[in-house]
Amino acid sequence: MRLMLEMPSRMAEEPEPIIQARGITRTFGKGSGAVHALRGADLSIASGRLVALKGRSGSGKTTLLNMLGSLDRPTEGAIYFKGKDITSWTDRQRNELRRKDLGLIFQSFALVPFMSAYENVEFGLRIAGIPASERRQAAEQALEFVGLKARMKHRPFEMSGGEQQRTAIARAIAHRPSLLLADEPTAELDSRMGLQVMKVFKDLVQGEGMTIILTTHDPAIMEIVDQVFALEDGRIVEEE
Ligand SMILES: Nc1ncnc2c1ncn2[C@@H]1O[C@H](COP(=O)(O)OP(=O)(O)OP(=O)(O)O)[C@@H](O)[C@H]1O
Repeated sequence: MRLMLEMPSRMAEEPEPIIQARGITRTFGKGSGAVHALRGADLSIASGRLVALKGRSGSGKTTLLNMLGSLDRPTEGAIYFKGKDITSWTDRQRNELRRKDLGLIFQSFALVPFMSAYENVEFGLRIAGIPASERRQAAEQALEFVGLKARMKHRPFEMSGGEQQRTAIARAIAHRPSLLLADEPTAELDSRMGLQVMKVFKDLVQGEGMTIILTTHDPAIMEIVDQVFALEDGRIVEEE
């Protein structure tokens, strides 16, 4: 399956950043109760990479991922998606960006329990505004890509954790986003299933040119990815 047929092949050795964060702060609450979740985070991620954000619990990983996914706005600073400052965009423009260009995956899969794998993916496409005539093929291709075509009639409780997470990945990629964001996508999986999920991510990056940013605590996953950013107290402190 070719998910990104329309994307130009990467020619330059140093690909353009798909997303950049500049001086991001995010403060929750006010006064003495204020929590400074991000305190000036800077980040630049090249297109076509598999990237991990690591850091202790509370270091700001999820908060930063939410900013990159335009689910939340920074208190200060700017996020650039393909060179455009999306922080200044209206909610409508940001919704459009999420529907078209971004895919989101959460730790807990967030599948609809009474829907089959196919229906979950198809439902995601409906929400993304994909016309009915295109949904079946797109949903089946995405499920095939994650190795679940044979199980697409199964509902979440009839699948393993790894299969459920791969269904969530299929849902997140079926509309062909250029950037996939995943918050601790392997945290609830055993190591074998976690590796299956990472293999799907590698295939998406290498075969389809997608960019993937995930958060993780798992050293085994940091070994697999192309680049690791470490967060400490709301700032990026190192890059490997
Ligand atoms: N909506 C919120 N309101 C108040 N404080 C928040 C909110 N969201 C996050 N925080 C706080 O901001 C800080 C950073 O949280 P965040 O969830 O980004 O950390 P994390 O690195 O993802 O942690 P974990 O690894 O445990 O998921 C924490 O102190 C958290 O309690």
